Amino acid sequence: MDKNLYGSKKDGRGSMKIDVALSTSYLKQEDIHNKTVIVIDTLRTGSTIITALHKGAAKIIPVETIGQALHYFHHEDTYLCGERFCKKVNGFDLGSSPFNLLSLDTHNKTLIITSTNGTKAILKARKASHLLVGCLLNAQHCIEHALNLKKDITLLCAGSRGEFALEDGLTAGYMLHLLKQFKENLQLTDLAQMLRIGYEENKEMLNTLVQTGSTALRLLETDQEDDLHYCLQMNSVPLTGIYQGEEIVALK
Ligand SMILES: O=C(O)[C@H](CS(=O)(=O)O)OP(=O)(O)O
Repeated sequence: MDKNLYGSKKDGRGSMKIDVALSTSYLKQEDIHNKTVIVIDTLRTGSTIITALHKGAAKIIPVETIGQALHYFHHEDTYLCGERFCKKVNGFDLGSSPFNLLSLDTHNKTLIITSTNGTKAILKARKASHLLVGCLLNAQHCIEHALNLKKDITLLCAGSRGEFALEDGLTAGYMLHLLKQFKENLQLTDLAQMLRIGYEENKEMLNTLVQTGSTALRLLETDQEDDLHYCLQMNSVPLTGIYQGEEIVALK
């Protein structure tokens, strides 16, 4: 790919700054203000949102609490999706399983989604200039769109219960690797460099490494292995989710 496709210092647009927040606990106001934020939640909310949009869902509305989701209970053409600590919320149509979503007719439907980490991260970053939803399924598409937006970029790893999660860090590392491939003169923070190097040094073992992380182990313990394999299908979905006016829609 031509490294100058998205502009460079030489064309007078200045160099973009790229930073990472390791989990929602580390996210500061300055990471959001006037930035494009990519919320990364590979296991599983990000992958669920991207899969739903790929299957023709009209929009996804992320909410923080189960109570807020129930507010939409009787709305037509709406599915309630949600999990707490990997388990489907009682009475909801779906948990946060992208694999189970594949057999649901989501065409033109609205999904209301609440999850342990992913929806919290999205809502915490919602004041960003642009908020994109990314995961391994759409990593390349997401990065190409983020570069087109021509703002400094924060990669926000949703993590797990406020802590860093390995699969989100490796996804961020892969996105940083792509950024460096697509554009010259980027300013990566030391942390961003570290994650990029971590990915590049281990890319042959990406799937194995993800499966050693605590989220993957929880999915295995709760017999949700199908999700794990599904979410590892790198760049299989050519779209990105963008948060606009309290809902996430497809950016193709
Ligand atoms: O159910 C999931 O996929 C995870 C649960 S856990 O807290 O990481 O165990 O939540 P998510 O909000 O999708 O990261």
